[in-house]
Amino acid sequence: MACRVLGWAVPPPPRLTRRFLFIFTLSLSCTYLCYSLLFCCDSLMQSRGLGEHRCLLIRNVGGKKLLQKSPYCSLEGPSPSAASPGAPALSSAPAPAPRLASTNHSGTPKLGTKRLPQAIIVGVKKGGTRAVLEFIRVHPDVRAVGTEPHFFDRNYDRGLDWYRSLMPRTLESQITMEKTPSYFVTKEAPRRIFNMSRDTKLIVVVRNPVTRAISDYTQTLSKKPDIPTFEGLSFRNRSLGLVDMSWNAIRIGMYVVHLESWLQYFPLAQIHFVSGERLITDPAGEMGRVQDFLGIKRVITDKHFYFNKTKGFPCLKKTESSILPRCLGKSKGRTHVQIDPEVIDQLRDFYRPYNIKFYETVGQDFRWE
Ligand SMILES: Nc1ncnc2c1ncn2[C@@H]1O[C@H](COP(=O)(O)OS(=O)(=O)O)[C@@H](OP(=O)(O)O)[C@H]1O
Repeated sequence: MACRVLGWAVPPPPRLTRRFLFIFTLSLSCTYLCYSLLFCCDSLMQSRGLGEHRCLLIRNVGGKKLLQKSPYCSLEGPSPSAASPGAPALSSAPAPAPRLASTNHSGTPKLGTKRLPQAIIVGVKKGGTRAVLEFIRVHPDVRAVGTEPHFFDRNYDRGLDWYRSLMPRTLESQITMEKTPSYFVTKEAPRRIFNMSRDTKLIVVVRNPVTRAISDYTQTLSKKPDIPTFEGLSFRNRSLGLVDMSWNAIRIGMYVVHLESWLQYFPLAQIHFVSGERLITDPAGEMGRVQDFLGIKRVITDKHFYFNKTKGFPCLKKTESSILPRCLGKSKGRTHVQIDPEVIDQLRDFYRPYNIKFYETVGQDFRWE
């Protein structure tokens, strides 16, 4: 049989066959023994090195391919913070963290720590805040909450622990961010954010206040088709040119008025203004300045964007979670309702002094005239 296996044409003498069979069986047994020993050692090494293997994974998930061991790998944090709800802490130091690389139900490691945001996009509504958030979160050093937490306006009573629990886990090198555009016009927001951390970096996306108001109105109209006309809502007395400053859509655009409240708590250098117009015409340029302001490397460049002709806006070639191109949703970049050009002129006149004062205060001309 061995002859057949080995393909010999002429069978060898029987004594030789026996000897060969003996040697063949012996070598097979040795091979099996060596293999078993090697496999066993390998398994042992793997199980010892698992922690380290995870550490390397941690670094990759953070988006940075760092090969040195992370100090996180061997750390286990104490129990969660016992701060009472509704009593915001005075600093943004990370909460006494749960395990840094604990596992979830599926056994996947949960990486990093939930931290309070170090940078917040505080406004303005319809300025282009979603675009800035979606663009900046492509950066490996930034992690952000997708939804608007509305902590400093609607949910403040829930306390900082609740707020922190909404945040994504981050590595120490990463910046946590959120965006809630209504903060900019919330009187208490500057003080509350200051109380959380006086070092919080603030980003305000501003846009021509007339266009912003129309955008705002277009959005409301899409939800409540029965509201009065834009022209009707804009004025207390149209023939006298009395603009209704109590209407939110108008009030939000009086940027300098709201900015005063922020400047009582934060120096101007801690507030970065993004031009909503340039964000559309030159997203890479605007995002370059945002990255500089955040003190992170200029990773997001023009290579990340393409102009989508159908959408009529710049879109991302890939996102934080996908390698596929993505534009913002349907509610971003909507066709605005047609407004009487005379009303637009009246509103432009109304906003002019506010705009000029705003340019002077921030030291930038946004060219809205
Ligand atoms: N890249 C890109 N794609 C789509 N839309 C873009 C983009 N960049 C800026 N914008 C402008 O963002 C406007 C919506 O602003 P916000 O995201 O701040 O709106 S919201 O306050 O969160 O509802 C939205 O306003 P409308 O055009 O009125 O819909 C857009 O003009």
